[in-house]
Amino acid sequence: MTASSTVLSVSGVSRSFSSPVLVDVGLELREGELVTLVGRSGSGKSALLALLAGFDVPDAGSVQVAGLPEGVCPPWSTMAVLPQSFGLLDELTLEENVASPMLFSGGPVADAMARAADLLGTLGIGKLARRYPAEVSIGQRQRVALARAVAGRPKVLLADEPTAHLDHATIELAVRLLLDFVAEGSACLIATHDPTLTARAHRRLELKEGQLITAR
Ligand SMILES: Nc1ncnc2c1ncn2[C@@H]1O[C@H](COP(=O)(O)OP(=O)(O)OP(=O)(O)O)[C@@H](O)[C@H]1O
Repeated sequence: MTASSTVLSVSGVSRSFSSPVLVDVGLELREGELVTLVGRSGSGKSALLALLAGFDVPDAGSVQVAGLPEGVCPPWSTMAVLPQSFGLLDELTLEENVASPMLFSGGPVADAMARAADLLGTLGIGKLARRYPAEVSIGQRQRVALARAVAGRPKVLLADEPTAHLDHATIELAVRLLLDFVAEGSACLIATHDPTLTARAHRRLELKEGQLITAR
């Protein structure tokens, strides 16, 4: 892949539940891009992320990730998903949670733990590394989930409201981490209501009445 190649390609995607939620949605995400996805509550942001992650199947259209055959659920090393509920593993410490994508893909333990410590430090929670998720605040858990999502340097990160529980100064840390992450050749699509995050994105998209448009 070249420095500006497409890592996520969506064409003609539609999805209805009791009524149409997504209608003929198209999207291309390229390496190096941080793209935000805004839209009113219930507009379909999470539904779209679920389709892109392979957690749901569109009624029509296609989703292709990093050159994988269509319909193949991408591995964590290719696509990371940061859900609103974080999905941390309660029985692992914070640093073990962050290291887990690298450990699961067979990387050296020392390297994985060093990167985990580095990422937790970058997000201001290095001193909490040995604690368990139940022993920290919701905003601290959210930072752990963000660190874990970028830890394995996936080609694509899909994040659902990743700054919802963070204060302004901590959002700045998160934005810098995300910009550094995409600068290394990944791409990030973030569903968000956060104006700070949206202002710093390379591109802004909006879901409106089922259609994906360029946001102002
Ligand atoms: N599995 C499902 N079954 C039925 N309806 C669903 C399902 N998932 C989503 N919906 C509906 O699709 C619409 C879009 O929901 P979605 O969660 O994608 O919105 P959102 O833009 O992420 O909202 P928010 O900003 O509140 O998180 C809503 O009307 C929701 O009720």
